[in-house]
Amino acid sequence: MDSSQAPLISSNRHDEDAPYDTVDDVPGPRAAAGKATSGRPGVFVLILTFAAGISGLLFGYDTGVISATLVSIGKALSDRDLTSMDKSIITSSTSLFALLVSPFSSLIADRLGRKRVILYADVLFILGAVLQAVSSTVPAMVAGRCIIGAAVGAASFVVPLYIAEIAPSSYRGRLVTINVLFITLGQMAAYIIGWALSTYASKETGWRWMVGLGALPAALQGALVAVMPETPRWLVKAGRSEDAKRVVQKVNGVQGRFDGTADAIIKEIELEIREEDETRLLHNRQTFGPWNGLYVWFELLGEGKHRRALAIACLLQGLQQLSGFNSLMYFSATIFSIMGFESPTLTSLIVAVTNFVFTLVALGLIDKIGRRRILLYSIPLMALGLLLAAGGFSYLSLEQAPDSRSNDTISTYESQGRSGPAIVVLVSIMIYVASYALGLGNVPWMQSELFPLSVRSVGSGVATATNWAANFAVGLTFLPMMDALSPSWTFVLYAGICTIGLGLVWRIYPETAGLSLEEATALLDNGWGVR
Ligand SMILES: O[C@H]1[C@H](O)[C@@H](O)[C@H](O)[C@@H](O)[C@H]1O
Repeated sequence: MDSSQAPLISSNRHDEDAPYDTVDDVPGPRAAAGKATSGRPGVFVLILTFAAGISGLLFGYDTGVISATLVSIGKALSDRDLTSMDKSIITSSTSLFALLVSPFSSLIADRLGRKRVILYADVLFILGAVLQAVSSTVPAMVAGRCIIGAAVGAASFVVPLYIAEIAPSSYRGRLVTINVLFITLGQMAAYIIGWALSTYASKETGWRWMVGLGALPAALQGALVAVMPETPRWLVKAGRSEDAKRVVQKVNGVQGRFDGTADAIIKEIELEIREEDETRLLHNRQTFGPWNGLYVWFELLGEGKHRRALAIACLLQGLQQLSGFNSLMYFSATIFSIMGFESPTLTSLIVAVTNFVFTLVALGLIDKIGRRRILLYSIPLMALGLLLAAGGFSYLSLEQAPDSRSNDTISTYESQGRSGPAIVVLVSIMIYVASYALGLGNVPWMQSELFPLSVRSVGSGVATATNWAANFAVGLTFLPMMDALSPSWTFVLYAGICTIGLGLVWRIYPETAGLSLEEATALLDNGWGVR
């Protein structure tokens, strides 16, 4: 989205590019936003950005750290080696709980406030980290991962919402990609810490520190969020317009002085909320009676353009996960360990570093090349990387025998770390990860620009849940598929998904780069808008 065209506070009263019509003779939010956002962001906004970044960091750290943890646990849980099923459940329980919690977090955020949900998520992050660190059985570890999942699910939905409602308009759009950058930074940190602890710390305690350390950023964020205000929009809704005004003044850097802009913004939010309530009340009475919450779903699914937006957002989020990237994020150390690399955690760092570096590159390219075009270029490269990796695997060893230590059958690729095919697998994985980070790693999170404001939150919530559902499916099925189909065919399968996804993107995803939100959503008015 071209962030400079968004209003300071979400408003569905006005087209974002339409000339502003005044409310009670005071300048409205669009004019106000212009004033409020000129110049560089103030310290207050920078602190908020930093706080949001910590959430992305936690999301990344807690999803990334599992790779090194799985290869370091040894017999520490339930006095035996982990089976493939143990590893799959430990890993995917996080995404399952993120999936369960993310749609509900919007309800809680409306009721208790955005900030409270961030705080609750931090408490869960800390509890989950501690529980994992002290666990001595597989079920206890799974319980810890579930709590972390609930935290990630809540934070991945609420933090972007908090920032979007509080940040000046010209910085709002960029936060989407910056948040992904923080996620990949967290994953890289998890890999580095995972490698360092698995190499230099004691075997018994190293992995416990890995999972336990996630509590620290959460505590830091909890402390930061505690001194931050609730968003103006939520405050107005809760009948605290004076508090809301103070927050807007702080964001605008005019605290304690008279500021007509702040007054205008608060008036506009009040008006918008009144209008929303009135429309909802009217429709609910006519159509749903007591089922108030159904109205927004009716709106989302009842109109063709909303359904098309939802289909595209869910396609992109589903494809992001089903193309298999997180099987590398979660299991690359396991893969490199069964391939016989001497330091699997160090080798797997390549995945996280490549992902981070190319997300950084994507930041610079995404608006120039465009979302659709970057996907059309990068998905074929992903498929190529996957097919090359499949070829490399097929030369490693196709024999599968039961492993005496762990019931795994894929442990037979021992001691081939420096062979030609192993290097081919490594390089192909890098090609795959780099092209993922350029396109699919980022673009699906731009989901909100597809939805008109009236259904933006619920539409983004459903798309986010799709992401976690597909994430869960991949986490749960990757290792069993490696066992049942062989690594080569597993990678061929992901390449097939990429190819189907490419066809769908080509067919139904229009280019939205450089368009205002209004123009972008209008593309879907009478069809898919692909030219
Ligand atoms: O956009 C992010 C990013 O690409 C991460 O590296 C990945 O682990 C997440 O699943 C994804 O949502």
